[in-house]
Amino acid sequence: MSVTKKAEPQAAAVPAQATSPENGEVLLRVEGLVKHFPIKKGILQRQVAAVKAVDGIDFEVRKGETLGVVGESGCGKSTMGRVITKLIEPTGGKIEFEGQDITKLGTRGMRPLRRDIQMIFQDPYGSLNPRHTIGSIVSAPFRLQGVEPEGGVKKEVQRLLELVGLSPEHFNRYPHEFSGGQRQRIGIARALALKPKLVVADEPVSALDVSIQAQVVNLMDDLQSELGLTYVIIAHDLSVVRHVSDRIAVMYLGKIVELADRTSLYEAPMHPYTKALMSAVPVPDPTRRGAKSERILLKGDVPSPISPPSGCRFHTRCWKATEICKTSEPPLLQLAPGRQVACHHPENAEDQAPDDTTLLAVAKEAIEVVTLARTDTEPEPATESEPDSEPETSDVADVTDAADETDAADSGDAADSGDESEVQPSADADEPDDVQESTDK
Ligand SMILES: Nc1ncnc2c1ncn2[C@@H]1O[C@H](COP(=O)(O)OP(=O)(O)OP(=O)(O)O)[C@@H](O)[C@H]1O
Repeated sequence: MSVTKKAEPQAAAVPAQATSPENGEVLLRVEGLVKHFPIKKGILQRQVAAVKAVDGIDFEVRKGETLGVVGESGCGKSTMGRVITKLIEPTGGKIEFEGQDITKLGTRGMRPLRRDIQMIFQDPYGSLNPRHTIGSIVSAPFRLQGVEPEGGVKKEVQRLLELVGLSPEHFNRYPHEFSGGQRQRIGIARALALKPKLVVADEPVSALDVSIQAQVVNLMDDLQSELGLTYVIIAHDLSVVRHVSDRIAVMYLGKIVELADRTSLYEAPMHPYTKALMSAVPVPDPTRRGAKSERILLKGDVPSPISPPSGCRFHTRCWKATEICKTSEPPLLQLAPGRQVACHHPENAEDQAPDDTTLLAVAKEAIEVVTLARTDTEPEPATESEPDSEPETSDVADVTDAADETDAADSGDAADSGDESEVQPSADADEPDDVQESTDK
């Protein structure tokens, strides 16, 4: 991650690559990970189907790196985040942390590892208990783990508050006294209390004002360098992760369709889905004011994860789909150094099924290409309000407008209702009291 990248003009499209721990030691290894949510019916509650939220994914996270995970709403990113932090149990596959197989560890087995694996949640309003003081919230991990920091809990919590840019005086205040950005800082302080090795951040800034987003992302970036953290950052579009990730995994309907280092992904996306997602990210660039860019609008809804399309799951929305895409699932292959792609007809790479050239009927209708004038300016960083002032309103439209249009097609997710009353779990799963019900899904 790099702090200053967002201020640079991005005319050359790709921000400079962060120093990537390319061949670094693997911290987390995931193999064939599956999470299916059963759908039960009748008096006997027999399973009649399953939501295939995560359906066989493999990846590694190396020490000190930031892995960005992107994809449209409902593609399984949050589920993946919850499974790898063991807030929910996987249906299949293997999770290794520092070489230890943690797949089957229960609450007790995971307890010592809770120090090392933490999660930051999307909703800074819903994830802090309004009845608890900031001091109590941030010190919860110490209580749960029975850890007595040097100098005492209060002193350590105050140090953490300072670390995340808040005042130690805020110790006795309550969450409602803080703005969204400040609450997210409190969530970050809580996640960092036990000096974790891996932090999984699920849409950490998407509920925040666009100007505050940059501040929180920069804070996470600074903390990474300072504390040697490893991040998995989940986001629904590429505008957040483009500045901070060393590598990016693109998910579609429970699968990883492309996994590449950031520079390669931005310079030459290989999976058509990545290309479509990338075209939806406005590139703020004052030097190209008024210039035109092409945008691929995917038509149709994301299919249901209950019965995903055969073959390549993206074939029903892909403008390159041929017969093989319908019948045979493309494996995630290394098509270039550091780049894995699951596609029969990738962009910017050798065709994996060159003999199959007849487009499916659906392919001809799959996209609309629109030419847009470029958006120009990056928003001015705003100063966060003091605790007593009004929380900032959430207006992320500037950056995410374009992506949201694509997301507007996402509503066809038959299983979404399952999320509505979900309680946002805490990585300190033993103390659900600090966690509020989330309605942001
Ligand atoms: N507890 C659950 N029970 C049933 N289905 C679920 C549950 N949690 C998630 N799902 C379903 O799994 C699929 C993947 O959801 P998930 O939240 O992981 O996607 P996502 O990519 O993170 O989307 P978003 O960006 O909207 O959070 C969705 O269809 C969702 O409705």
